[in-house]
Amino acid sequence: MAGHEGIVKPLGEPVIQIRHLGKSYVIPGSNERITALKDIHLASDSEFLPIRKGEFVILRGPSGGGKTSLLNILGTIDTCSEGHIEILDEVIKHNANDVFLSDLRLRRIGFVFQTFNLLATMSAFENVELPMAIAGKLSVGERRERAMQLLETVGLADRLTHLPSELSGGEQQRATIARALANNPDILLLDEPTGDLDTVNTIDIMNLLLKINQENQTTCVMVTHNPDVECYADRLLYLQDGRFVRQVFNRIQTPLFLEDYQEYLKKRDAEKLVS
Ligand SMILES: Nc1ncnc2c1ncn2[C@@H]1O[C@H](COP(=O)(O)OP(=O)(O)OP(=O)(O)O)[C@@H](O)[C@H]1O
Repeated sequence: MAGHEGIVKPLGEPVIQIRHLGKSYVIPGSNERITALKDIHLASDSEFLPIRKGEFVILRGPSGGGKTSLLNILGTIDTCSEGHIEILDEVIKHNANDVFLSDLRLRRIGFVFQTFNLLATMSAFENVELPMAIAGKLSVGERRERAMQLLETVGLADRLTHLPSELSGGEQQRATIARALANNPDILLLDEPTGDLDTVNTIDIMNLLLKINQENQTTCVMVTHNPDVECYADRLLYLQDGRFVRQVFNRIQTPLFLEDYQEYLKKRDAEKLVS
């Protein structure tokens, strides 16, 4: 099995390790449990190696395989039933303290979901400024400057005062990414970030994520059903029936080019019609 050494890009120290993790859900009103994850082990003594600083990992696999369950546990918005995770040297078990977890989330982890989750009554600027106000580390002036910079980075400098309802889907997702970056997280967790977007916006968002990943060394873990964006990852991890079944390392992350991709999609659709 190939190790990280096949990847051309330099990666940092391990930032996510998972040890013998299991997750089951209790079905409300019954004694039954659904097992979503079984003995997930991502560590240096495993075929599935730890996720390292600056790595871009895409989680793939069939529906119901456990991708979102795993992402939610990594993001500490859900807890595991067995085993533990190690995020940035913090060991997190099922009984971790809520205050500790919310502080870890606020300071070190950014989330981007398929549905954009912006606060509807706040402008793009206010949405991006909010996590910094909650963290309380920056002065009002500093956080305003940072919010402006982030919105500029994601190409929304001319949309600062727009409410989410006044932004397109692609623009809302860009604002969500700016908000997720507000407190300069080490790790960005993304659940189907392009799931609601058309081809143009999918490429736009993926190129933006690639830039953030490569320029800031932000570790990205992304769930997607879209095989066409696998080329953006350093590593693909496949989950099926609650287990890792396969991993593939990409030597180089390769962005898609809109015109080539549209041409490819046209050909693919034409071939489907013929067959
Ligand atoms: N809150 C929950 N309560 C009960 N069962 C759940 C819950 N969340 C997920 N499950 C179950 O856990 C299993 C894994 O679900 P999960 O959403 O993690 O898979 P997934 O790979 O993300 O699927 P998809 O690709 O369809 O989003 C499924 O059988 C699902 O029905």
